[in-house]
Amino acid sequence: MRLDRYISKSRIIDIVSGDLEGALKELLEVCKLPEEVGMTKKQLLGVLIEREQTMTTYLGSGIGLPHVRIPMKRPYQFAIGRCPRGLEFDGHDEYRDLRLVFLLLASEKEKSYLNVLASLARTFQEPGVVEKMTHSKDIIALRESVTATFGGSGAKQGTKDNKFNRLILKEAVKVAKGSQSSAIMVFGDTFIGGVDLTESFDGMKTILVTQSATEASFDSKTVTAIIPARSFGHNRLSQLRSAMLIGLTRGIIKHNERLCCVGGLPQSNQFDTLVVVDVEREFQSVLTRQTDMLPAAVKPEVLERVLGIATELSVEGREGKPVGALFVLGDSQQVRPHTKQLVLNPFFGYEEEERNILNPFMDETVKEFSLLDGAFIIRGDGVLEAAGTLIHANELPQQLPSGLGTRHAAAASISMATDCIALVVSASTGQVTLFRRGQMLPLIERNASRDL
Ligand SMILES: Nc1ncnc2c1ncn2[C@@H]1O[C@H](COP(=O)(O)OP(=O)(O)OP(=O)(O)O)[C@@H](O)[C@H]1O
Repeated sequence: MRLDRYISKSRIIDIVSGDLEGALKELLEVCKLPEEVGMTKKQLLGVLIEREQTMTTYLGSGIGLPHVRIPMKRPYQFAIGRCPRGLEFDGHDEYRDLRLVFLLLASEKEKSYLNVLASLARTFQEPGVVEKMTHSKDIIALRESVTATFGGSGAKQGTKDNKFNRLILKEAVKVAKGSQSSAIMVFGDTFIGGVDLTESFDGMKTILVTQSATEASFDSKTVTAIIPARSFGHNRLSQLRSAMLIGLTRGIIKHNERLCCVGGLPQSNQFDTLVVVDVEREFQSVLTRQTDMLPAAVKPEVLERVLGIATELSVEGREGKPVGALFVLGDSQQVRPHTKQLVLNPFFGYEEEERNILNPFMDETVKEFSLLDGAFIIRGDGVLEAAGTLIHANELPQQLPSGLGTRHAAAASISMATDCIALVVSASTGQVTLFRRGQMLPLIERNASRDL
């Protein structure tokens, strides 16, 4: 989602105040509150502060994202402030790490609200983006930097244009044509700062796989589609299966396609791997019909988000220790009869929008609750129904590999009993495994992710 259309340079300021309340006041001063809002700026400030007291909008990496929905005709309005010395707020330490505050006023009718928050959070995760904005030498440079970041022209393209990389890309076209592949899939995280795909592959469908994709940052003339998937460890093409899964559920690739994949070691600046894969053969066990991959009630972006969090849990663990988790994603009406709370449900009583997994503020919460025994139950639209839940479904597939314990068995059985996807992060191996209709599909291979 392009956000630059909602960002006006006149609403990008250097904050003078040393505390959050003062900073928000300065940001509201540059905003235009249309009549239909029915509130004064002072009242809106009160709402923002009250909300901050119940739930922080500190996103990490020096970014604050206070946001509020109001009755407003235009969909969004941003005001952005830089605060190089951090801010004070009720003695909380994290606000002292703030460097940029993105105030988002959103129309209460706007349906893409969670997508906007998610898109912002994704942009901030790109290496160097926050530093570039915070270190701009003056307000003019800051304004340029912010608008370039969200408008696309600020994206760095770091492909090393050496002879070997050029040769591999050239050969990829020959291999793709010779093998009758329908698309070339390029793994962009091979390069620090992203891959330069300004030249097309002789008219072939080109799919870019990267963990730091913002929709603004790639040339739609040469790149047919972008698949956001987390890379990890030191493995070549580690994102392959996750990327194929996301591609399938988003309709970017089809089950009968053959893909020519080009990649290398993450961040090595060197392509060194060329493989041809048949989607169907790779996903044989779980893919009976393409439309069947995703349960009817599940939105592709929700699966993508759960997959992202599962991968991060597998790679990073929690507090330096490996953790496991089980996510059950699908028709919660069907799932509920097979569940029982092991502890009081920590999501009970929160607004659905607050506890939607697409909301970037949920990432940390979900990772923290992964320490609880039991499963996460997630509705197809992303709403977290429960955590700390015991799954009890009786059906069990016949051949579950030996060595897999009760968490995997629970995932297999609930995926047989209901129309859902169950994703397991194994605490013992770090493997991330998807279960669908009792069939298992390892997405991150055993031990590939663990650096803990
Ligand atoms: N039926 C279940 N429903 C929900 N969670 C479960 C269920 N069974 C086990 N778990 C969770 O899985 C955890 C690990 O159990 P166990 O070691 O038997 O599973 P596992 O499949 O070997 O997983 P891992 O590879 O993570 O060790 C338990 O502590 C519990 O939190």
